[in-house]
Amino acid sequence: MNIEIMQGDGRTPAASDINVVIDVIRAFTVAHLAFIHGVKGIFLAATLEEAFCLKKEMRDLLLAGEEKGLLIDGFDLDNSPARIGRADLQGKFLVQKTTNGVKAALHALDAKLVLVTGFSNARTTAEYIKRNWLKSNPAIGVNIIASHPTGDDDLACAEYISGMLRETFAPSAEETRLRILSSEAARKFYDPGKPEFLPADMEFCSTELPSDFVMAVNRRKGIPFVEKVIV
Ligand SMILES: O=C(O)[C@H](CS(=O)(=O)O)OP(=O)(O)O
Ligand SMILES: [Mg+2]
Repeated sequence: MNIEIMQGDGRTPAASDINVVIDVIRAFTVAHLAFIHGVKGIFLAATLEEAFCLKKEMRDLLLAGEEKGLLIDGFDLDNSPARIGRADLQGKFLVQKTTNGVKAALHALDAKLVLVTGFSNARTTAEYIKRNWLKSNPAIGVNIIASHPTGDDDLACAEYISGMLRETFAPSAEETRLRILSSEAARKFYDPGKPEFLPADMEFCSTELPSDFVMAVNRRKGIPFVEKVIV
């Protein structure tokens, strides 16, 4: 098995069998919770124009995401895992547009399997790869893309997944959780001068939440589309 960890959202990874794109704070933690709360699928939009166009074509879509971490004018939901859990999402479809996670995923579509995850579903994602791909092909290539260009939250999670795939189990879940909470991206959530950023979001982003699915990126209507794959 050849595992490459890379950091940043603007590069196209080298060809590989599997690309795993990580965004812990907050996009793919939001996506994981959205599926747990009944969302049927998530379109990934590169631009605001694309997101609004999709909404015009498919009226029952909810637009979710952020610019500079904040709710976008005309969007239904921001990028908060705590708030997404309070919305009525049963049977709905989302469009996500975010700064790092969505951008990195859109650069990483060229692989046999593309998965996205935060820390909350990292273990399930690693176990899925081991069981369904590594067992039958131990020489497989896996890129793990930590979408934040400089911060440690996604890198910590990428190393956590790599450790599970290699069966070194280092760093541990607890070490990874602490790195997420002390990362640069987590800081604004604890700033009393920024009440729009909820400390509760960091709880969601740093807690493992076992689920029976991984999040795979395929295409629907030609558009990158995240769907649940039951493990
Ligand atoms: O980097 C960003 O601005 C966001 C993170 S957050 O909403 O400010 O937490 O984008 P993301 O793609 O979720 O990393
Ligand atoms: Mg992020």
